[in-house]
Amino acid sequence: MTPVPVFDRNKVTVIFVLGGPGAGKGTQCAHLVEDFAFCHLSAGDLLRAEQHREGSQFGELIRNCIREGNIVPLEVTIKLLANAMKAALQEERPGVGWNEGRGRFLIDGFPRKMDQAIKFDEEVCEASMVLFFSTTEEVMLARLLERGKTSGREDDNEESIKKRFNTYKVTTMPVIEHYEALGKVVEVGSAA
Ligand SMILES: Nc1ncnc2c1ncn2[C@@H]1O[C@H](COP(=O)(O)OP(=O)(O)O)[C@@H](O)[C@H]1O
Ligand SMILES: O=c1ccn([C@@H]2O[C@H](COP(=O)(O)OP(=O)(O)O)[C@@H](O)[C@H]2O)c(=O)[nH]1
Repeated sequence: MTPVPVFDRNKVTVIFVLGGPGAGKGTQCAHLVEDFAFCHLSAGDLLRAEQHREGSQFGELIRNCIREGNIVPLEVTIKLLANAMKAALQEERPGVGWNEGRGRFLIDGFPRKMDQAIKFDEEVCEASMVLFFSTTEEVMLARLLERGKTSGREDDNEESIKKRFNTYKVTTMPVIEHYEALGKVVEVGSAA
C-alpha cells in the first residue's frame, strides 16, 4: 500500500458527518454543499466506486464488508479519502474543495471505528467538528427499505440493515462519544 498523500493540514477544514445508516447524512450534506460551498466526500461512495473500479485489488474485500455491514480496513478508506481531498485541493473551481484559499470538506460516514479516527487525525488532519444526525432505528429502517427500492445498493435490504445497525451501535457510537468528550459534536435529531 502506498503511503497516504501529503498536503498541508493547515490548509484544510474538515467536518465529519456521522449518524446511523439512513439517518440522513447524504441528504443533509447535499444541502450544506449548496448553502456553504463545501466539498462533500462520502466514504461509502468512494468505497463503492473503488469496488467497481476495474483492476482494483480491493473490490471483493469491499463488497463483502459492505454486504455484511462491516468496516472496510482503515488503510483502504483513508487512502481513498486522502486522494479525493488532494484531488479537490488541486481543482481551482470555487466551491469545489477550494474556497477562499482553504479546502472545506464534509466527510460523510467516516470515521466509523476508533482506529480510523486516530489514524486520520495523525496522518491527514484533525476534524474541527462532528455533525451527528440522530434518529430512531425504526425511522432509519423505514427510510432504508424505501431507498432500497431504487438505490441498487447491495446493503439496502433487511438482513444487511440489521447488521449495519449493530456495527453502528457497537463500533461507531464510541467514535461519537470520543468526539463528544472533546466537545466537538453537534447533534441534529429528526423524528420522522
Ligand atoms: N429528514 C428526512 N425525512 C424523511 N426522509 C429522509 C430524511 N432524510 C433523508 N431521508 C431519506 O432517507 C433515506 C436515507 O437518507 P440518506 O441521506 O441517504 O442517509 P445516510 O446517508 O445517512 O445513509 C433517503 O432515501 C432519503 O431520501
Ligand atoms: O468509513 C467507512 C464508510 C463506509 N464503510 C462501509 O460502507 C457501508 C455503507 O456506508 P454508507 O456511509 O455509504 O451508508 P450508510 O450505511 O450510512 O447508509 C458501511 O456499512 C460499511 O460497510 C466502511 O467500511 N468504512
